[in-house]
Amino acid sequence: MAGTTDSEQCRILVFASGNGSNFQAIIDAIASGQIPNARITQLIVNRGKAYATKRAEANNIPWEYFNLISHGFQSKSDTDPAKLQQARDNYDAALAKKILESDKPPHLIVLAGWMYIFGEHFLDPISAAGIKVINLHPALPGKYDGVNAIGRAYEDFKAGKLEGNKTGIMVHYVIKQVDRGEPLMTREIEIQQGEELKQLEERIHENEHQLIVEATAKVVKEIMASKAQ
Ligand SMILES: Nc1nc2c(c(=O)[nH]1)N[C@@H](CN(C=O)c1ccc(C(=O)N[C@@H](CCC(=O)O)C(=O)O)cc1)CN2
Ligand SMILES: NCC(=O)N[C@@H]1O[C@H](COP(=O)([O-])[O-])[C@@H](O)[C@H]1O
Repeated sequence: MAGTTDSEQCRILVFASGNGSNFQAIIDAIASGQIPNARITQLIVNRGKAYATKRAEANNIPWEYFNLISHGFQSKSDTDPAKLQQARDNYDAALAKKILESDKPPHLIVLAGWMYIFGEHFLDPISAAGIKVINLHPALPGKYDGVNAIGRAYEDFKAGKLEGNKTGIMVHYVIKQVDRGEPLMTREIEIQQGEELKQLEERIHENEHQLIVEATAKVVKEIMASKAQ
């Protein structure tokens, strides 16, 4: 952002696996000043065809493809649980090392549609370095952990089992237990009678684009305040 030197800026590393519309929301919010004193230093994807990479290129943000199988940590034929876990541990450790050995490590990692569960070999060294990790999830705390959260909430709504016909979204700090880290921001979203899943998904994504920006701005402000002390 104009007026701040590189050392005065919060360095953000974004992880994505798909379309990257939330990544784009952060790009746009930094450009507009809605997230001040910050810059995205890099995008990391684990799917080579992720459209998020096109968004990075269009905004001159470096990106890297780093995949569990393509980069040799796991073989497609592996089935032994111990080998699979070792592969994930090695991938996690290599990814953490890559980040920590960069000449300008991030202050903040944002998981914006990152579809891979991190283990302690990633989370522990990143935490030890004082780097915060936040994640966007399309459900309320303690509801619909994991993938396809919107679809599962919608199915419960159709079955009359969704309390108050309400689901929601959250940004939370990332811990080993998936989607169980401390919530940073949440927003309830009521499913309307007669609403189709696609309509709900569109409404949820619109709300996510706002929440991920508000939550990132909040954490950036906290990081910058602590740096100033
Ligand atoms: N340790 C943590 N890692 C991650 C968290 C977290 O809270 N703790 N959040 C996720 C994001 N996420 C939900 O918000 C999520 C993403 C992916 C999965 C999952 O089951 N992944 C599978 C692969 C699925 C696939 O490739 O389609 C896996 O990793 O084996 C669950 C939750 C990001 N990481
Ligand atoms: N469990 C994690 C999860 O489901 N994340 C979800 O992936 C989508 C990414 O969209 P995007 O690629 O357009 O930003 C978002 O809906 C996000 O909440």
